[in-house]
This record gives sequence, structure tokens and C-alpha cells, in this order.
Amino acid sequence: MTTLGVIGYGAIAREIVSAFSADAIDWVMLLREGANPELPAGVSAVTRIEQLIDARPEAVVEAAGQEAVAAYVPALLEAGIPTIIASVGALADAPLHARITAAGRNGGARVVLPAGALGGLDYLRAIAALPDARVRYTSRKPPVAWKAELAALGLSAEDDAVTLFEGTPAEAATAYPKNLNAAFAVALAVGADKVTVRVIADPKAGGNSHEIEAESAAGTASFSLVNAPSAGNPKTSALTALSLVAALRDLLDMDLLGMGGRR
Ligand SMILES: NC(=O)C1=CN([C@@H]2O[C@H](COP(=O)(O)OP(=O)(O)OC[C@H]3O[C@@H](n4cnc5c(N)ncnc54)[C@H](OP(=O)(O)O)[C@@H]3O)[C@@H](O)[C@H]2O)C=CC1
Ligand SMILES: O=C([O-])CC(=O)C(=O)O
Repeated sequence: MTTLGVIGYGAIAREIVSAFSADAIDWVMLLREGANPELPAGVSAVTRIEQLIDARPEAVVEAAGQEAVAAYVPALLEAGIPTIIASVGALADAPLHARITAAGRNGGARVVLPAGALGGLDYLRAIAALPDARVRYTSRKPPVAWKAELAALGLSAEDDAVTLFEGTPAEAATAYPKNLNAAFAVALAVGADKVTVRVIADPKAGGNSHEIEAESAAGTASFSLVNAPSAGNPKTSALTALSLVAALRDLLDMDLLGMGGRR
């Protein structure tokens, strides 16, 4: 039996748990004080980071939000526990990024920054070395994913697409902490100074779509992902949990150990 931890028990966390055979993993979820969700067999809950650390998980996945990254990830890394971060936009806070890097080094624990809702980050990492590289990242989601933001602007986007935001990846990840982690994943791959971000509420968007357009001395590239929404959260792409499961399996070398997550 392997013990794994997850911070949060929302849409992504549930999808991660259901991707593994129930008899292979002892899951320990870090929940907010007072949270009382129904937990399936093999899943237990704690409410303090010390309790999660005491359970000695082989790895922890953060699937809660950017605040949870700041509150818990440094302590996990200091305790030597490898940690996969979904809410990578938290690293737009440069002092927190430095604290997490130092904690990983002190504790000898890996910090894994997964592709999440995106793909093609290997290409972006390769052109990061080129000074002329420029990348435009566009997040396009249906208006239902931006209800509150559109209402705040007195707009509906029922007929025409509305550009909600244009700016830097750090501004985007900070302004939309639950939706623009992907923008910061692009920045982490290629360098924040090379990236511009647009956020569009589009009635014609078939899903949570992500466009990455890159230009450099190495050539041009354009990646377009049209992601199905997660069953539990329309703002989150279903691909995100799959990416976290793949990162978890890589981290733990699960195939080699014959621990078999479901394929
Ligand atoms: N890298 C990427 O491409 C992507 C990253 N993400 C990140 O993943 C996060 C989770 O997504 P998703 O599962 O869809 O969101 P959900 O809202 O479905 O689930 C998040 C859960 O975490 C809980 N939570 C929040 N803060 C804490 C905390 N400090 N301690 C314990 N539990 C906490 C929430 O509780 P409560 O409801 O009480 O707040 C909620 O139950 C997003 O907020 C985003 O930051 C999401 C999509 C893509
Ligand atoms: O899941 C998505 O499509 C993107 C997302 O929410 C994020 O980047 O935070």
C-alpha cells in the first residue's frame, strides 16, 4: 500500500482518486477545518499540514488553489515530501517561488510543475534559450465559465466574444487565480518576459480552449487545445487531473513498481 496526499477535495482531487485502484493507495486529503465531504473507502481526511506530514505520504498533489500553495507547499518540501503543484500561478509571487525552490533544496524533495490544462510545453522550454522568442497565450472559455466576471462588467457575451483581459502572465494568474494558472505554466516554460496573455469569453468556444502561438529563430508554432470541462467544475479542464495523474505516476515510477494506476 502506498500513501499519497492531496490538498483539497474538489473536482480535480476526486478525478485523481478515481484514476487509481482503490486497493493500491491510502489517500490522505488535507481539507479546510469544518469541511465534511463524503469520502470513499481508502480516503481519509486531516485538517492540519502537520497531520499530513505525519502520515508520511510518498508524494502530495496540491489541487486546492494558489493560497494553499503558499500555506502548505513549503512545509511539505522542507519535510522531504515531493509535491506536485496544480495551482502553478501561485509562483507569480516571486518571493513565494524563491521560498518553494529553497524549501525543495533544503528538504531534498522534488517540486513538480505539471502541464495541467496545456500541452506543448517541451517546445516552449526549448525556445526559452532564444532571445527573440515571443509567445501569445489565449484562454477562450464559454461565457458560463466567466459568469461572475462578465456580470461585474455589466456584459453578457451571449452573442459576441468579449476580451476580458490582456496583459502579462503574472497579472493574469493573480487576477484569475482559479482560471489562469495555465498562463503562468506557459511563462514558467518559456520565460515570463516573452509571453503576452489574452482572456476571451466566447459564446462560440466549444470547450475550455487554449491557444499558444510561438515565434522565434527556431520557427513558428501554434498549439490549440479544446478541452472538455471537468465534470465537477466547468472552469477546470478535465485534462488537468489526467496531467496530474501522469505526473504522479512518473514521480513514483508506478509502472516499474507494478503499482498500476488504471489505464
Ligand atoms: N495548472 C492548470 O492547468 C490548472 C490548475 N488548476 C488549479 O487547481 C485548483 C483546483 O481546481 P478544482 O479541483 O477544479 O477546484 P474545486 O473548486 O473543484 O476544488 C478545490 C477544493 O480545494 C478546497 N480548498 C481550497 N483551499 C483550500 C485550503 N487552503 N485547504 C484545504 N482545501 C482547500 C476547496 O474548498 P472550498 O470550496 O471550501 O474553497 C475545494 O473543495 C484551481 O483553483 C486552480 O488553482 C485548475 C485547472 C487547471
Ligand atoms: O483548466 C483550465 O482550462 C485552465 C484553468 O482553469 C487554469 O489554468 O487555472
